Amino acid sequence: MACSRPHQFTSIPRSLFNTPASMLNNVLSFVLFQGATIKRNEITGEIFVARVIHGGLADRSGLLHAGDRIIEVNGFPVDGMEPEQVIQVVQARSHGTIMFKVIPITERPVHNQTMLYVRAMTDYSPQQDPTIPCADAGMIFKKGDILEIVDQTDTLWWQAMKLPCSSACAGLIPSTSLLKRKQREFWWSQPYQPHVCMQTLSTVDEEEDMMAIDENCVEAADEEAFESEEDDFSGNIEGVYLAGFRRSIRLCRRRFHSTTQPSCHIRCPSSCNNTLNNPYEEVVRYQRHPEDTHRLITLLGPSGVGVNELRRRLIEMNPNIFQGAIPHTTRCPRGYEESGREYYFTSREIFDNMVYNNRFLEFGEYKGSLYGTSIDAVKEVLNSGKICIIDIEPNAIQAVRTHELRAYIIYVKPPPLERLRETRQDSYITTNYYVNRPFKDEDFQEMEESARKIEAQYWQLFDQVIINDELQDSCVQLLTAVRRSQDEPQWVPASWIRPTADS
Ligand SMILES: Nc1ncnc2c1ncn2[C@@H]1O[C@H](COP(=O)(O)OP(=O)(O)OP(=O)(O)O)[C@@H](O)[C@H]1O
Repeated sequence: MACSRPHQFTSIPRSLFNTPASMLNNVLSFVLFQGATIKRNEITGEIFVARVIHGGLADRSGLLHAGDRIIEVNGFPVDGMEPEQVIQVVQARSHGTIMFKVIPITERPVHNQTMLYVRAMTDYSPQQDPTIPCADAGMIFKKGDILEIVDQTDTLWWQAMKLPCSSACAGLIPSTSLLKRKQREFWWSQPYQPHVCMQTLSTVDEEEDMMAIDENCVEAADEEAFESEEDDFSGNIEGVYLAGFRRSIRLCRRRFHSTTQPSCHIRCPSSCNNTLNNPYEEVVRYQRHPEDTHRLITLLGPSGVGVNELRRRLIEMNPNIFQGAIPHTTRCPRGYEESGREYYFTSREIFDNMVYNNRFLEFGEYKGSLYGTSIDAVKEVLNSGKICIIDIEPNAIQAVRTHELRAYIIYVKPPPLERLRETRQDSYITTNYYVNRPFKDEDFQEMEESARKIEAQYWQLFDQVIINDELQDSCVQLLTAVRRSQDEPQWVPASWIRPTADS
């Protein structure tokens, strides 16, 4: 390759510029050479290298740089040509070398190459984005993917690699500001509909409907069973009381008010909390130090999928290692109950005060009493050296994703319908009006629908997904995931490691 700057005659092997035929139909003013895009100055007609793709052939050759002006290709002057015509000149030579005459840019942009890793909070497909300079240079990604941003020189189009790395070559992705703009434009172009946040969980009104159906089905719902409501599951294993499985706390959570929820009821997209609203979340690799408290294990899933069953089995496996958090309630203690064992029994005033001070991860009301899981109850377990396992409603995810609790989120997903029918033949569901009744097909369909909504909104925040098909397999997967969360490096929000004012 010849190289004599400032008027440089560069030759690069033919294979470097093997442009896909589809590019020739590209009407955009940017066209992809192998590993570089070019653009035309619409006033002067000059052709420039728009960007060199990180890790691509042009980048590795070290001969082309963003801003270089291309004078000739294979001896043909290219000034005034459309980028597509330049590509045709390149392609006209089917073998051998391709010669470029280039005027290098005088001041190359300085690459402040800082390592930046982000979690994609949205899906992106370059093929469906008419504004991308070159769709073939774009990179498709899905919610939850971890991306390494390798070039932020351009304020609109960054270059990134998807981890784990399968290609040496980066792809174009929209920058944060561009993607936010696209999301806003897309949102405003949609006909009015309640914001997705509002669609994720059944609202109290929907709950009332569900209850109405239940009432019709079972006129004589066993009220007595509900009066003795607390004995759904509780027990004493190796001297440790398994708290947090009482029916009332589980039922009240269906009518639950998350500490993070209220803003989601407004139509404006900016009303969603920060993480869900940002297209990318900066992340860092985090490995828990053996002397640090354990990460909080948080299970969630559609009602009836088996979250409590899995949680209970894990704690039963080794109650000296795993423990749930003891909930708070304003209900009066029964004769046999002790504060700090089944519940922390508190006055309404204290409970309200805790709500006011954001001390609850989630709370709700059931039969006139308040129930909630407090941050302090979780910390008490963690500070004792145990691994705290709780289950939450999806819209409490943000409340546990803090630098204080460093929650590892496990989503329990229902298997396909036919597997639900097979595996749940001898299982029982507890609804607002039933204690342990056999599953019906409607329950499975509702579970699937609820799973779809949860996944649509929160998938990107899940550290692990367990499909609860065969119970034994799920237990093993859960145990493995819990071990991994504590002992292996994980991607976590950068704000946990470099806390900011609002983290
Ligand atoms: N993999 C499975 N195979 C068969 N039965 C299961 C499986 N997982 C859970 N179950 C059973 O399904 C029923 C509902 O499970 P569980 O009470 O854990 O649901 P949940 O997700 O906690 O629901 P909710 O939040 O409404 O209480 C229980 O009878 C449980 O034993």
